[in-house]
Amino acid sequence: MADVRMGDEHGISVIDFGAFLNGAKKQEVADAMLKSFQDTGFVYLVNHGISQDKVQSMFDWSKKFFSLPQDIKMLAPHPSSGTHHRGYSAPGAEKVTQHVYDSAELAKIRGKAPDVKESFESGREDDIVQPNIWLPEDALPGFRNACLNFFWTCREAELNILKALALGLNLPEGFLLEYHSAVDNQLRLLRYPSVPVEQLEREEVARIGAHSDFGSITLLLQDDVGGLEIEDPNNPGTFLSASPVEGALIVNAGDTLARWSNDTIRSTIHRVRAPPNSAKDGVTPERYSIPYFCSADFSAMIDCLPGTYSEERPKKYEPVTAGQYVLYRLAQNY
Ligand SMILES: O=C(O)CCC(=O)C(=O)O
Ligand SMILES: [Fe+2]
Repeated sequence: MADVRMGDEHGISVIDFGAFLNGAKKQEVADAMLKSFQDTGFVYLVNHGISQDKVQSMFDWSKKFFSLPQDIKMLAPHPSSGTHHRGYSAPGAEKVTQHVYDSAELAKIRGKAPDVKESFESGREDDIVQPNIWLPEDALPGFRNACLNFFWTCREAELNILKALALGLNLPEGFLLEYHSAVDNQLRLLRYPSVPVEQLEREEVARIGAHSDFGSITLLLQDDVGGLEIEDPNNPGTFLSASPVEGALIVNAGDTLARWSNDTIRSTIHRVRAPPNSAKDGVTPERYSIPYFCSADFSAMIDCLPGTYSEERPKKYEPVTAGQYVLYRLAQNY
C-alpha cells in the first residue's frame, strides 16, 4: 500500500489514483481509498483523470458567472422549494443545518448566522424531476455548455471512483455502478465572499455551517485559498483543516453511503471557515469551490452492502430508497 498512498493531510490519505486508472495497482488503490473512507470519510485523489485544464476552465467560468450583476444572476433563480436544486442562490438563501427538523428551531438558526456564500447548481439536461435553470444564453454565452460538459467529465470520474470503492469492499467492480445509472447528480459552483475573520469566529456569520453530505459520494474541487475543515474522527467537536493539495480531488462519503455500508464508512461533518493563519483583525480572501454530488438512483433500494454486516455486526438500518432518503434530508436546508 505504501506507494499508492503518497502521504496525508491531517490524517486524510493522499492517494495516487493513476495506479487504479492505468490498472497497475487497482486493488492497492481500492484498499487505501476504502481505508481512508473508513477512518476519516475523506480522501484526496491525485491523477484522478480530470485534466487540470478542465478544472481551471470551470473555475474561470464560475468566476465569470459570479461576477455578473446580481440582477442578471437572479434571472436563473433557485426555486424556494426545498426539492428543486437548480439555479442561482444569493448569499444567505441557504442555511445548511445538521439534523434539525423543527421549523421554529430552523428559523432561529437561520436568523443567527446566515451562510454568506452564493451558489449555482445544475444537473443533467434531461432531468424532468429537477429541470435545469439557466441564464438566458446571451447573459453569459458558453456558460451553459461549460457546466454541462463539466458535469459529464465529473460523471466519468465518479464511475472510476465507484469501481475502486466496490473493489475495496470486495465486491465486483461494477457492483455500485448499477445503483448509479440514472445520473441523479448535481454540479454546484460555490463562491464564498471575503468576510471579517472575527465575525466568523464569533459565529455571527458562517461560510458553510457544519454538515454532512446526503448522497453517496461528493467530488470536491477547491481553489488554493483553504478554509475547509472536517470533524476530527478521534476527537468529535474539534475540526481539522482539509487544506488544498495541488491537483487533488477531494472525495468524501455522504450519509447514503454511510448507511449503505452499515456505518463502516464515515460520512464526516465538515464546514468552511477562515483559512488557517488569517489575521485575527483581517478579512478572509474570497474562496471558490466546486462540489459534484453523486447520488444513488432515487429508485435504488439502499440495504446494507454485502460484507458490511455479520452476526457480530448486525444491520443497523432498514432498507430505504435513495430518493426518499436524499430528498428528506435536502428539504431541511431551505
Ligand atoms: O466549499 C467547500 O469546500 C465545501 C462545500 C460543501 O461542503 C458542500 O457544498 O456540501
Ligand atoms: Fe458538504
